[in-house]
Amino acid sequence: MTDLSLAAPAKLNLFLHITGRRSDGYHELQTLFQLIDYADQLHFTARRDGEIVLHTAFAGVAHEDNLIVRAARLLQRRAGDVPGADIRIDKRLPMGGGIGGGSSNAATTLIGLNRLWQLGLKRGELMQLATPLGADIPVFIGGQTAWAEGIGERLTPIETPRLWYLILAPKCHVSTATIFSHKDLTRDTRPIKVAAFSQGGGQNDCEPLVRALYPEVDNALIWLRNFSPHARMSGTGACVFAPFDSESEAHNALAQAPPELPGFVAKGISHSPLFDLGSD
Ligand SMILES: C[C@@](CO)(OP(=O)(O)O)[C@H](O)COP(=O)(O)OP(=O)(O)OC[C@H]1O[C@@H](n2ccc(N)nc2=O)[C@H](O)[C@@H]1O
Ligand SMILES: Nc1ncnc2c1ncn2[C@@H]1O[C@H](COP(=O)(O)OP(=O)(O)O)[C@@H](O)[C@H]1O
Repeated sequence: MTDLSLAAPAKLNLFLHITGRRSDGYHELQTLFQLIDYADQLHFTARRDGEIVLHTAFAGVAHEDNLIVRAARLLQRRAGDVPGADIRIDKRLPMGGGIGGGSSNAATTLIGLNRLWQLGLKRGELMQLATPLGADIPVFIGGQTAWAEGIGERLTPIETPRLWYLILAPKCHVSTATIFSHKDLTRDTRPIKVAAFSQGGGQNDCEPLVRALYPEVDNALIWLRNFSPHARMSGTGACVFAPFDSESEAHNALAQAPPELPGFVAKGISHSPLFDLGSD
């Protein structure tokens, strides 16, 4: 019997500027993490023997490399003697899609096991613990749509217009590490203020490079721009998205998508279900 089931929602990067590079190789960036109501679902059950077992197999990802298992072990190391956990996941989010599936799974695991094991760690402590595992994890632990700086971990919650999004997942896998280490990546965008973004400024600095390397992403953006001039890539891709005022407009566009462009429609949300679970 499952003790706890929790969602792990996706994010869209409404814009993504790379403003510099730190001496450890990580990039300084500015982005707006828009949370959406499209999610994986994780199920946690306590064990008695201290083991962490993920029962759902992932193609191409070994058990110990899975961010769910790595997050659970991180918390276990921090907490010491814990009962262990059986974990299952209903996976919906495309992997390597730039919508943060792995990071969100890790965040939900930390919040879930913190509760299941009654550790009482604060949200800020979980965020700090998680940042070395993935720069994208803190925003999911926070559970709020946020403006982000630093390497993506310095977060300021922000209200965004209530919009629906059509997200398309071109059938290619883009490695974040490959894009961030590419010689042709733009790394010197000047920092902007929130007001400049609100007035329509901002772009995704990874987009030109990913479009040049992956024709599937290029074609997806060309197709989506028939419906919206604001279509953009999320993160380092491969997913692209466009905003719509209504759910029906987004579904109408999705219905016309060619077979090589699977996708889904999601609502932008200011708070995820995890927001109510962390303690500050
Ligand atoms: C680009 C973004 C934008 O939201 O999203 P995705 O496309 O991955 O979803 C994130 O910054 C990705 O965050 P995340 O996927 O957690 O990155 P990590 O696991 O920490 O790092 C993956 C790789 O990207 C590089 N990296 C990551 C973040 C950052 N600010 N600078 C970097 O140079 C790291 O050096 C590493 O080689
Ligand atoms: N639980 C997980 N969910 C998704 N991907 C994972 C997971 N654990 C490890 N990975 C690895 O992390 C990579 C990036 O995954 P994901 O977070 O979905 O994409 P992105 O970082 O582009 O948003 C995957 O290609 C996969 O190899």
